[in-house]
Amino acid sequence: MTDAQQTSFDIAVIGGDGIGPEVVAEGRKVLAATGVSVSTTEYDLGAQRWHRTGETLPDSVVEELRGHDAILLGAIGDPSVPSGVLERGVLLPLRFALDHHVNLRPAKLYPGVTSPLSSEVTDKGLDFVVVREGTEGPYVGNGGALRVGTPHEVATEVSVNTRFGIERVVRDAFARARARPRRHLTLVHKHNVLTHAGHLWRRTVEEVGAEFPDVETAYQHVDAATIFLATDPARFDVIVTDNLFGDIITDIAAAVAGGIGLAASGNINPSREAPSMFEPVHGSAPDIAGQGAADPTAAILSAAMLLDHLGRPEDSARVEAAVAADLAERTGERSTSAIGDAIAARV
Ligand SMILES: NC(=O)c1ccc[n+]([C@@H]2O[C@H](COP(=O)([O-])OP(=O)(O)OC[C@H]3O[C@@H](n4cnc5c(N)ncnc54)[C@H](O)[C@@H]3O)[C@@H](O)[C@H]2O)c1
Ligand SMILES: CC(C)[C@H](C(=O)O)[C@@H](O)C(=O)O
Ligand SMILES: [Mg+2]
Repeated sequence: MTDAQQTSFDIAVIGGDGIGPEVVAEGRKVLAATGVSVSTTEYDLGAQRWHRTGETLPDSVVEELRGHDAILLGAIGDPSVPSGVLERGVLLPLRFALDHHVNLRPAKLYPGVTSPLSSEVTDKGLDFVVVREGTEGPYVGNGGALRVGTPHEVATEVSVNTRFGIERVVRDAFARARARPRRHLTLVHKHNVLTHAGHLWRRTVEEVGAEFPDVETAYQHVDAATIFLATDPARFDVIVTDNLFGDIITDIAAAVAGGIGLAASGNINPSREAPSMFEPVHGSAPDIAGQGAADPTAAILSAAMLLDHLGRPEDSARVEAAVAADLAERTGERSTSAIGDAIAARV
């Protein structure tokens, strides 16, 4: 969607539910502070629209979103709506329709940030990125329920794994590993039990890995990976994994890197045939919504990832540096907007 000469950008903003609009407002504030020429269009998607109109994601909105350079999203999901209606009706259709197959989730412990892990562990380093497949796995909605509500009810949720889908995300992950100093890639799966999908992932990593002889590869079953994320995260550089394992391990990754309020993500379509979408890893946090208590840092770092994706790495680095400086000096409680103001001022 963008080219090297492009100097102004058209961003779609979806605040969504709960703390989503609160944190996205701070992301916009910081984007504005960079001086990059950005025009924004807000899209009202989420619980309020559903209550008002019964709509989740009209096709016309998807078509409009396609015309933007990128999307900044807060969070989708609200306790006033049956579980899954918005997640399956708004968020996942966006990721699928725009072919966001690379769900990029960095985990980095910034100086001054407290991790629940001991300093003995974190001193060895905590700076890795999870490349989560974003369009397949058990997320595709392949399943159903029989004899619902009876003692004989059966439910299936079948994970779909295609060679095409795995190969493209694995190749992307290898390229990211090659661009990092350590050049190390870990496949996380569960091929001892999920043998059909697991062996396809493993073979694909072996085959694509032959094109990247300078990248060292490792494998970890997902259950063991959770142990190492909590005891020895320094062993990870780039992790590639499927959609569901990636969802779960990136919440653990966020927790060990200082908390879910700091974890950013990008739903990337590397072909640039459709806009990529940047959002915090966290959800709508109904327990703290409306209180100005949410940490907007994840949304602000997601805006930094957006700038990088749009070919503005220097502006992205300025935002990240402002966040790092703010994190290094954090003491006591501050409101969502006070954190946004402080970071915007540093930018
Ligand atoms: N990408 C998304 O839009 C997304 C991601 C995760 C969950 N969800 C949805 O959000 C809703 C709530 O989900 P959940 O409670 O499982 O997860 P959650 O991430 O919303 O909240 C988990 C915990 O983390 C805290 N938290 C989250 N973000 C925070 C922030 N920025 N600052 C401080 N604390 C923060 C919450 O207060 C809560 O205690 C559900 O409907 C879920 O489906 C959406
Ligand atoms: C809300 C849900 C659909 C989503 C996911 O599972 O991908 C969320 O947990 C996330 O991590 O972005
Ligand atoms: Mg999640």
